[in-house]
Amino acid sequence: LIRRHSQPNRRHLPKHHPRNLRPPPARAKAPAKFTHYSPQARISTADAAMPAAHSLLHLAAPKSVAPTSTLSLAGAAHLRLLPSRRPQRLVASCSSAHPDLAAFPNPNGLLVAEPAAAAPIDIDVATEAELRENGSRSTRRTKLVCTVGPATCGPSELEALAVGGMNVARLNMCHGDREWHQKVISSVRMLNEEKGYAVAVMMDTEGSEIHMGDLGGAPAAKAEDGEIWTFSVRSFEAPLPELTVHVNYEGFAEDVRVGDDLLVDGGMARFEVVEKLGPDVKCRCTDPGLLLPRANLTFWRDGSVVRAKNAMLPTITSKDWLDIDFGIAEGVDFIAVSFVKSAEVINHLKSYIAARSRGSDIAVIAKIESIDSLTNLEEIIRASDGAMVARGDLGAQIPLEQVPSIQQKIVKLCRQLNKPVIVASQLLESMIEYPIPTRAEVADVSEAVHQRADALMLSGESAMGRYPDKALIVLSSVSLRIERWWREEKHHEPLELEDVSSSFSDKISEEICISAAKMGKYCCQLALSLTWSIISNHFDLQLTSWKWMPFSSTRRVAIWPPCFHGAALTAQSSPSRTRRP
Ligand SMILES: Nc1ncnc2c1ncn2[C@@H]1O[C@H](COP(=O)(O)OP(=O)(O)OP(=O)(O)O)[C@@H](O)[C@H]1O
Ligand SMILES: CC(=O)C(=O)O
Repeated sequence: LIRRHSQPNRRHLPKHHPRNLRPPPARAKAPAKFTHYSPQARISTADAAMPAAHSLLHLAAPKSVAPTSTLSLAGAAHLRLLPSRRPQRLVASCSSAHPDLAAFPNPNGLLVAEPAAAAPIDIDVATEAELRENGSRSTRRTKLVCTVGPATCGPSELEALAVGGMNVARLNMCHGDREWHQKVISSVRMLNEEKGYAVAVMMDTEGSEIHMGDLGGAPAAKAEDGEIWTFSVRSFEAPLPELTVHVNYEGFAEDVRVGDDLLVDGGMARFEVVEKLGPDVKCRCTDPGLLLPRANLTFWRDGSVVRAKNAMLPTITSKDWLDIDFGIAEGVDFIAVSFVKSAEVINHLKSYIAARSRGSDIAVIAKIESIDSLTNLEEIIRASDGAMVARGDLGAQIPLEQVPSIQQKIVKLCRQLNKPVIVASQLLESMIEYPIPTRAEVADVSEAVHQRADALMLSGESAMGRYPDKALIVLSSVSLRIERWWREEKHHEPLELEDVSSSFSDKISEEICISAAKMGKYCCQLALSLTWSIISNHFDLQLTSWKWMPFSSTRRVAIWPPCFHGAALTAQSSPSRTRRP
């Protein structure tokens, strides 16, 4: 079920609002367009005109409509808007069994509003014709995660991202202090509460990454070919001595050897270790490049990343535990754990969250970005609520040419294990500087969508880039296009559904769904809808990879869809509903 946003006048939109980035559409000719952000409206099941009361409702209504006012839909049909417990949400019941509704081809009961009632929207839209043709398939399934940083931390910038389709705001605890993060979380919550968005918050732990210090406040430093730099575990007062950087890992000088290659940010600059002097390591620059504050450091020997004492560093450091306490107190929706090595750490964190916050539904996302996480991939993903292919650090630990196949493997495994997966890092890296992406970047985004990743993530593009809104538009439009292309390709193929269930009880549900899907494809969609409504009433399912599943209206689902591909479903988890095989 859908919450509809009123579309403010262009004049009142924030400066970066996508509608301000392009000329206004020609209103006279434009077909009615609709959008949705979250499954919040509810229709009375008592009404015979609503064949699937749990289903998606595309409702073009002003957001600030008064309770109990009447909304005219599709000519003469009416929806009466009822007061809801959550004031920003629309709760509607159909007041008349209008033939338009009964005759509407989509069994999910999609409604369309008169063109006049719907202001044109450029993002996340479906035309009336598309809705009639495709139903809920007109909407983007691939979710979008944006890292919030200095370029996007203000309320108006965050709103511009929400308008552009951001489903999850990511806070990287490597950067900024807790006060800064707290302000961002408050702004996101405010957007949700006051303006009706459904943006989730993901906190990303720093982990025990080896990285450089802050460069004494300088925004960057340039390393030139042949220069000798000192990498030291000593702390320095700002300004730093010339050609010197601080390294956060105490054991650094012990772990490296003369002759090792030292890579900054996976190769943005490269050094060769030439001498060790106590806590200082002297390195010659062999590939010149820009050093950014807190850039990641890896050292390589004989073609492999060195795993010495650094391999024993804890996944969750003492600082991370404090950040996690902060995240629990702030009620973040996801905690992404960096440099996960095994399933134990995920289980430990889940128990910790459960003990700290009874009934909490904070989801734990495992970031796959190290050799250890690849070694124990399946057990880690099974233990987690989702995974992130963190290609930035992953590409610094394994040869770059292996990253695409590893990404494909992780996405496939997540789909098999029925866990949502985010593909992250450098999707549109050039858009940090330029207003359009490279063709290769568009191809990369397309590939991730084609693999059916549940979500795509912007990092520097949204955190500190010059064009965060445009980058989001690119992700959104490429996702929509590739999803449609894929559907068209699939349309004529026989229906082949991969097994996604991991337990006997899920297998039974899956078989029912597969039968329903086949009926839905070859016979009639109504069967699918009805079958699904029966299933959803009897099983506690969470099938993320299945495109046709409608949203349900539990809180968990209100939060979960931000990270799920398509319409994820979690059946009501009320105590009265027991899980049955
Ligand atoms: N909260 C923040 N405050 C300041 N700068 C930030 C913040 N978040 C992100 N950035 C900037 O955006 C860049 C990209 O963000 P991102 O979260 O990808 O960081 P990262 O340092 O690459 O870490 P990770 O490997 O965990 O992704 C960072 O290098 C940093 O310059
Ligand atoms: C996102 C992240 O942490 C990475 O790509 O390394």
